Amino acid sequence: MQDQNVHVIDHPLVQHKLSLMRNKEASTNSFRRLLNELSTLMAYEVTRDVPMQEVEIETPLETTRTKVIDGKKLVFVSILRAGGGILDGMLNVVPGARVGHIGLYRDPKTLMAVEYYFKMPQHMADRDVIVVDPMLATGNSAIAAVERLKELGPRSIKFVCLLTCPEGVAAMQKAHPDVPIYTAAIDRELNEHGYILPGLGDAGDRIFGTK
Ligand SMILES: O=P(O)(O)OC[C@H]1O[C@H](OP(=O)(O)OP(=O)(O)O)[C@H](O)[C@@H]1O
Ligand SMILES: O=c1cc[nH]c(=O)[nH]1
Ligand SMILES: [Mg+2]
Repeated sequence: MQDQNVHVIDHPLVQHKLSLMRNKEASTNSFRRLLNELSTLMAYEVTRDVPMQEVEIETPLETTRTKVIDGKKLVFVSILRAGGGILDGMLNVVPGARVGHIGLYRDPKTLMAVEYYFKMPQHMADRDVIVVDPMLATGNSAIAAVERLKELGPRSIKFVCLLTCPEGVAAMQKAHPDVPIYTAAIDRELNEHGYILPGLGDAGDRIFGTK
């Protein structure tokens, strides 16, 4: 599946690290390190078209005009808990970005997203938002997060995950066709508990070592 609103980042470095993360024998330490590295690589693609501004600087030889990203206009929004793993990797390359958090967990019975926290920078109408969460499974969490963000009217919204599946992509595109999805892979399917197959298991538990 590849249409103009779904970007599968199939660079060999990304795919290699994702394969290592899928291995159930990967330690918490290596899972977290790989997610950090992978997210830094994904940031390269996701920020490809961010607005730039011209500034004047002095090189050791003369004054020149050159371009920089206005990091303050970019907001990374992390869906807790697991989004923190991608957030850290992205901040490695855009350290000036603003950061928002949405706390969501999936009700294990209904698989609906339950919100427990919401904190955004001010003046969201002037900002470009990149929402991050390693997993887009049923899509319920991502859809709920984007719905909440749209209430604040940001200039643009993108969604970045590590892994998704056809069901998650379809749900997200139906609810938010204007939000591009960036992912390292679209896996085969969801199981009856809403887990991605073959997947990598529970991302939050693997990042934080909670199981
Ligand atoms: O597309 P969905 O079906 O909504 O599933 C994806 C969500 O599930 C995971 O979070 P989880 O609810 O396990 O919370 P956690 O990050 O606190 O572990 C994951 O990080 C996503 O937020
Ligand atoms: O496979 C899945 C689905 C939802 N959340 C996860 O962490 N993993
Ligand atoms: Mg979890």
